[in-house]
Amino acid sequence: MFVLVNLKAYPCDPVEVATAAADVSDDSGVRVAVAPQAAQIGAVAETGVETWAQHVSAVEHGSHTGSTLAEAAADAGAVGTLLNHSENRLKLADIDGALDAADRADLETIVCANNPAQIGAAAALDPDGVAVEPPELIGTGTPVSKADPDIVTGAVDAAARVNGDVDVLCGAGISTGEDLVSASDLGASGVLLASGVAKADDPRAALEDLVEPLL
Ligand SMILES: O=C[C@H](O)COP(=O)(O)O
Repeated sequence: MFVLVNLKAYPCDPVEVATAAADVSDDSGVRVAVAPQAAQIGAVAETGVETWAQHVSAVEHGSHTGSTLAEAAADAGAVGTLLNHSENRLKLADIDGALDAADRADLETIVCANNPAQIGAAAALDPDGVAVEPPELIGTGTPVSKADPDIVTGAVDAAARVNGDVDVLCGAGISTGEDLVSASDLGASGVLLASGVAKADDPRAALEDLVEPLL
């Protein structure tokens, strides 16, 4: 299972979380990555943790003030990027362009989507992975794998019908090892989570709890 921790714009210490994630990944053998704010990619990457951007723009080098250039994210240490997160939705053409940008910069890609139909559309654009997240469950602590398991199995089926190579993650409300196991049982190959780690009093303990059933 792939555990991708999105720090969003939460007021956590990204280096502390990243250091804990690197240690937990090393100790457990579970793939754990952290997606900090763009300005913190370099500091997070220095911890040795697998580092992802939260977004890259559908632009090349040029006059694009305020954009997140894929090459700059990669130069700072990112090895992958989320796209089309529920909190940063993109037009279809911009998802496609951002995938091209990520490809140029050699970044792995995960395109987020709300439901199985959108997952099918996202998978057709040939990212490395897709992540299904019902927006109404994001940040609630109620795991999608329990509250809406059909969304996860539907996303796995929708992706497989369109593109057999794409990994399917699920997210929203995931915070425990039990949630991780449920997601795996539903066919997901990873989880995308945020508040369960970024807002935890002890992010290291939260990460240890997450991977514990996989040990
Ligand atoms: O990117 C992460 C997702 O939006 C899930 O957020 P959450 O774990 O706080 O529900």
